[in-house]
Amino acid sequence: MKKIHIVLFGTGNVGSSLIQQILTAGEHLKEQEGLELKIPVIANSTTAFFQKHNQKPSWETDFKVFGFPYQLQDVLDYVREQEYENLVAVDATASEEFVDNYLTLVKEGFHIVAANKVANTRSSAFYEELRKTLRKNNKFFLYETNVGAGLPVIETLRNFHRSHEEVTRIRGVFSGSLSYIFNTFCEEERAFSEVLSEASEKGFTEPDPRVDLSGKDVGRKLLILGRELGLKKELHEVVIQDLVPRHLNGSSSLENFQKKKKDLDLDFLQLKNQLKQDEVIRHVGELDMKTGKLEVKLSREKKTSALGSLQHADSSFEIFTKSYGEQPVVIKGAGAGAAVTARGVLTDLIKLAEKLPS
Ligand SMILES: NC(=O)c1ccc[n+]([C@@H]2O[C@H](COP(=O)([O-])OP(=O)(O)OC[C@H]3O[C@@H](n4cnc5c(N)ncnc54)[C@H](O)[C@@H]3O)[C@@H](O)[C@H]2O)c1
Ligand SMILES: N[C@@H](CCO)C(=O)O
Repeated sequence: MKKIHIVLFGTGNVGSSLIQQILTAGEHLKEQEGLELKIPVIANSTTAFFQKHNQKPSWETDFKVFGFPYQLQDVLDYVREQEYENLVAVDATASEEFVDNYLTLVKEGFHIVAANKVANTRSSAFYEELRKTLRKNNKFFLYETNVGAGLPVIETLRNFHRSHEEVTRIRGVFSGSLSYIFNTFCEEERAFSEVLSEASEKGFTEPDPRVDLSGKDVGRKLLILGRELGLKKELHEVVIQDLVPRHLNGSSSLENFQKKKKDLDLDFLQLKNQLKQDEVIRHVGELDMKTGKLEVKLSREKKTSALGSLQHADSSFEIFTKSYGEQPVVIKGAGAGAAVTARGVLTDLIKLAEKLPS
C-alpha cells in the first residue's frame, strides 16, 4: 500500500471539503488505488493542528480545541521527527506570502499540490526557479485546479502541447464566480452587490472578491494557460478591464469595500439597461497564441450563443487548435465551488501518487 502524507495549508472552503472527501474516500482509495492518503498536519493562517496518524471525522473540533499558533518551522520539525514518507504540501490558501515558502518546502522534501494560483503567476524568474528546484530535488508540482476548478483544462492543454498540436486561441468564461454573478444579475431583478454577496457566500469568489471583480483572477488563469503553452509573459502584460471602482480598489481595505459595495450597483444597472432584449453580459477571457495577447473584459453576448447560454457558476473554455480547425474543443462545467475544486485537488493527489515509486 502506497502512503502519502499531506500537510494541508488552508482550511477554508476548499481545504475543509478536501479533508472531508479524503476521509470519505479512504476505503475506496485503498481498495481501488492501493493508496492511503493521510493528513497528519492541517493549518490555516494562524493555527496548526498535528494528528500523528490521520485526521478524524472530528477534525474541526479537534482543530479548534487543540490547534496552536505556529511557524512553518514547527511543521518542518514535526514532519522530520515523524519521518513521514511521501510528503505533500497542499496549498489551499489564496495567499501571496505563503508562496514564499514553496522553495523551502521543496528543498525540505515536499511535493506540492496547489489550488492557489499565485506561484504560477509570479515573475517568469520565480516560475523558472521553482521548476528548476523541483527538478533538482526530484519533486512534483500539480495544480489542475488553478484553472476551471475541477475541470480538466490544464491537462488537456498540456496534452495538446506535448503532442505538438498547435493551440491557436482560447476563449471563454474563465471565472466561476463572475459567471454566477452575471448569469444571475442578467436574469433577475436584483442589485449587483446583493448577487455578489451571494456568490461569496456560496464559496465561488476569492476570499477578497475584488480579486475576481478586478479581472486579476481571470488574468492569472490566462497567464497560467499561456505559460503551459510556452508563452513568455508577465501578469502585468495581461490587458484587463477592472470592474472595481477606484475608491474601492486594492489601496482601500476589504472591510471598506464590503461596507460600500452598493456603490457598484448603479453602474452595473446602467450596463444592464443598455442590453438588447436578446443579449446578456458575460465576463470573457481570450488568449491569442499568434499575437500573444491575453485579454479580460466584459462582453455583450446573444442569449442563445454558447457563452450567453451558460448557467449557474459554469465556466466554458473554447480551445481552438490547428487540427480541430474552426470547431473548438469545449470544456464546460462548474468553474468554482468547494466540492468540485476539492475533488480536483484530490485527483491531483492520486495522479501524484502514480508518479511515485512503490
Ligand atoms: N473556491 C473555489 O471555487 C476555488 C476554485 C479553484 C481554486 N480555488 C483556489 O483555492 C484557494 C482557496 O480558496 P477558498 O475558497 O477555500 O478560500 P478560503 O478563504 O475559504 O480559505 C482560505 C484558507 O487559507 C488560509 N490561509 C490564508 N493565508 C494562509 C497562510 N499564509 N498559511 C496557511 N493558511 C493560510 C485561511 O486561514 C483559510 O483557511 C484559493 O487560492 C482559490 O483561488 C478556489
Ligand atoms: N474565484 C475563482 C475560483 C476558481 O478559481 C472563480 O470565480 O473562478
